[in-house]
Amino acid sequence: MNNHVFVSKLSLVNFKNYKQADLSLSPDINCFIGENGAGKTNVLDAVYYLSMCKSYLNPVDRQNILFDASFFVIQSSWNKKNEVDQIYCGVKKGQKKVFKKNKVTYEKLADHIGQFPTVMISPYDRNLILEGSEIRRKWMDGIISQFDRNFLSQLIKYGKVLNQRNALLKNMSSYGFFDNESISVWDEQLIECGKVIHEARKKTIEEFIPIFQKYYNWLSGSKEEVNLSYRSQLFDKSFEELLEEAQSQDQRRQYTTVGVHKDDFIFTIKDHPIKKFGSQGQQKTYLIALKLAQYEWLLSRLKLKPVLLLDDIFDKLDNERVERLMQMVSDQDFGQVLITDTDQERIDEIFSKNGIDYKSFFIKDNIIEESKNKVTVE
Ligand SMILES: Nc1ncnc2c1ncn2[C@@H]1O[C@H](COP(=O)(O)OP(=O)(O)OP(=O)(O)O)[C@@H](O)[C@H]1O
Repeated sequence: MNNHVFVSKLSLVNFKNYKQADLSLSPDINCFIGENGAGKTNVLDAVYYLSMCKSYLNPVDRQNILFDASFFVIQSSWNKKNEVDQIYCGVKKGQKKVFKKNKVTYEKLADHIGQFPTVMISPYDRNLILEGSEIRRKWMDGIISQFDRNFLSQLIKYGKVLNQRNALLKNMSSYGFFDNESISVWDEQLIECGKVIHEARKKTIEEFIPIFQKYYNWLSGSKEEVNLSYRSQLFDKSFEELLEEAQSQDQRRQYTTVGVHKDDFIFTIKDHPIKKFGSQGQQKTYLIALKLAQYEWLLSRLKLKPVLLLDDIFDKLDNERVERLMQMVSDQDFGQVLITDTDQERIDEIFSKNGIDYKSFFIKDNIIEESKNKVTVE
């Protein structure tokens, strides 16, 4: 239990569809049951907020305030290594987001990230497959940032330097005069941060791949071969060379065309892009395997079991895959689990089959009703 992180109390005020909600959560499995749009995902998102300082679903903080209200507050008790920490998140329209641990406000939100880890598996993950490279970079960077503070600060710095360099290129273009010396001032910093980012992504993905494949094979019964790879211009040439060669191109386009901001992660099934050649079920299995690998990875780095947030997990998976997943979740490999479903009977059936205890919450009309711990008997 010593590496088990869990939320014991959660209180929401004006968060999305909830005017007020107070919950006591089980350290093990918690099920949130309700119709479509009832607000099940929003509860999981509140827990994600407390972990990562932002919503999983809506990056604009103020849009997570209850319609017509002016602020939201999420308060919570997190148990970790036999200690309890109070985590507070407050968002008020027009003001800076406030995060506190045990009543002390964080100066930098980055200091909080990684302390109370969570992994969300959600239908929105499909954007990782369907959308452009930015979302995949953010996903990988989010994983690394949770345990590598230097990486996070280099990443933030890289973003700032890149913006400055791009602004300078634009500016010079409007004057029709390019001063390479001024640009090279930014290049030095870009190269320094870029190399750290590249090395961290490379190392992480190398270690991540076998874990990911293990989960995919487990979920699919080793039915199909999948892979994951890291694509970066920095594999071909040094960052210095890339920038030098791209000089006239950057001037023409008025932005930086080479660097780790162009990196991507390639998802394949039987050596073909899963986006085009994977079925919906295969894509979902792929995403779940990625996230379970993320879980194991964080556990090995942080020596803490993250809270697992399983949103709408059953959709598009065949019964065999659902069974395997639930078996894994129930096998105590994971710590606290929050799971959503529209179907109480399905939840009952899955857990009772395996003799698993869980706590249910029913959501209707923006009210969360807590039931007693459900003890299933075989
Ligand atoms: N800022 C907000 N203020 C009030 N309500 C909001 C806000 N943002 C989202 N909602 C409401 O939250 C609801 C969606 O909640 P959520 O996504 O948690 O539902 P769900 O129970 O997970 O549904 P599904 O089963 O369809 O996945 C919608 O009714 C939406 O209008």
